[in-house]
Amino acid sequence: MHKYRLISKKGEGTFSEVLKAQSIKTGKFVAIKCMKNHFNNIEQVNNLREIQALRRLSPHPHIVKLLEVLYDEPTGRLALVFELMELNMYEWIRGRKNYLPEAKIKSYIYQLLKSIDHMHSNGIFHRDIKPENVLLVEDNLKLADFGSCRGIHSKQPFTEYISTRWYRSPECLLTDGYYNYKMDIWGVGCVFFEVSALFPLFPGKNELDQINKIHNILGTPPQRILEDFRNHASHMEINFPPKEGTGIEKLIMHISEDARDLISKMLTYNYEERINSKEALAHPYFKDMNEEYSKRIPSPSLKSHLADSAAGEKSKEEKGQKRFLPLISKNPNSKNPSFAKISMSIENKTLIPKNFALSIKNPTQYVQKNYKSYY
Ligand SMILES: Nc1ncnc2c1ncn2[C@@H]1O[C@H](COP(=O)(O)OP(=O)(O)OP(=O)(O)O)[C@@H](O)[C@H]1O
Repeated sequence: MHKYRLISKKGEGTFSEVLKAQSIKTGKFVAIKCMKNHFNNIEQVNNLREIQALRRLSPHPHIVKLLEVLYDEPTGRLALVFELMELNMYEWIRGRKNYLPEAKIKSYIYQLLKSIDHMHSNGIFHRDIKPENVLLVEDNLKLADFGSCRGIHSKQPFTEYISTRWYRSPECLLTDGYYNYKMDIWGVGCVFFEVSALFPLFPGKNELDQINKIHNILGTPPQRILEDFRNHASHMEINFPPKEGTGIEKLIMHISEDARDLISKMLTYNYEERINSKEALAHPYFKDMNEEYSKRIPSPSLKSHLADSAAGEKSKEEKGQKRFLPLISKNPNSKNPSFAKISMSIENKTLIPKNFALSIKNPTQYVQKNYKSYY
C-alpha cells in the first residue's frame, strides 16, 4: 500500500505543501502536492478547478503534468501527484548577482507565453502568474498551480480574492472583479522584468502601496482608464493626483530594446490595448525563437519525451499510453493502487525527515519572499 517514499519538502503554497517522493514500484521521482483543505467526497475532488483545468490543458509541453490523484475518503485528504520539476523561477534567480544571459531568458519567456497561449486558446485563464508558479527543469519550462484559474467566458465580476499582490494587474487591484484573461499578460510582464532585473518590479507591501508602486514607475493611468475603473469600483475612491512615472526602461538598460518594448507592451494600463499571447509570441524580440523552438520540439513524440524527462523512466503503466488522464474513481476501496492511502506513507515516520510531515497550517498564510526592499 505504500506507494511513494517521501524524500524532502519541495515547496509550500497557500493551499498545499509539495513533497518530493519516489514511487516504490518504478523508482520514478514525483512531486506530491498535499492539499491543506479536506474534501468531503469524490465529487468535490472532481470539481476542483485545478484538476479540471489540468485535464483540459494536458498534455502540453509547457503545462506541468498531473500523473495521479490520491484521495483518501475516510480522512478527506487529497494529494495530487505531478511530474517532478527541478526548481521554480524565483529559486532560479534568488541570490544572483550577475544578470542572466538574454538567450536563456528569451527561451523561458517564450515557453511561458506558449503555455499562456495554449491556456487562453482553451478558454482558461490562470489568475496567479508569478515566478513561484513557473517551474523549470534544465531548459524546459512548465506552468503550474491552476488552483485559481477561471473560464475566460465566465461572467464578470469575479468575486474571489485572487492573484499574488506583486503581480496583480491594475484592473484587478482597482475594480470589483472586472478583469479578464489579459491579467495573465500583466503577470508575465512582471515576471519577465524580474528575471531580467533580478528584483521585483512592483513589490507592494499592501494593496495601496501596490498601486503606488505601479504609479511611481508607470505614472498614474490616463483619465479615460481611470474613468473606466471608477465605473467598476465601489470598494475604493479612485482619485489619484496625476503623476509622471520614472519609467521601466532605465531599470533594465542592460537588456535589448526589443525586450524592453515587449515588457512595456505587457504592462499597458488599458487591458484592451495590452498585447495578447499570440501577438507577444510574434513580437520581433522572438524573431530568432520561432525557428529555434520548432527545431527543439520538432515532433509530438519528442514533446511527450520532454514532458517525462524530469521524472526519469516512464512507468510500465504509462508506456504506450498516448494521452494521460489522472486515475480517479468513485470507489475508494478499489484495488487501484492510486488509492493507496496517502496518509499511510506520509505518516510513516521512518520515511520522512523531521519537519517534513504533512502540516495543515492556516491556509490564508502568506509567505513573504526573501527579497530586500528596493524602493
Ligand atoms: N511538480 C512540481 N515539481 C517541483 N516543485 C513543485 C511542483 N509543483 C509545485 N512545486 C513547488 O511547490 C510550490 C507550491 O506549489 P503550488 O503553487 O502548486 O501550491 P499552492 O498551494 O497552490 O500555492 P499558491 O500559494 O501559489 O496558491 C511551487 O512554488 C514550487 O516551488
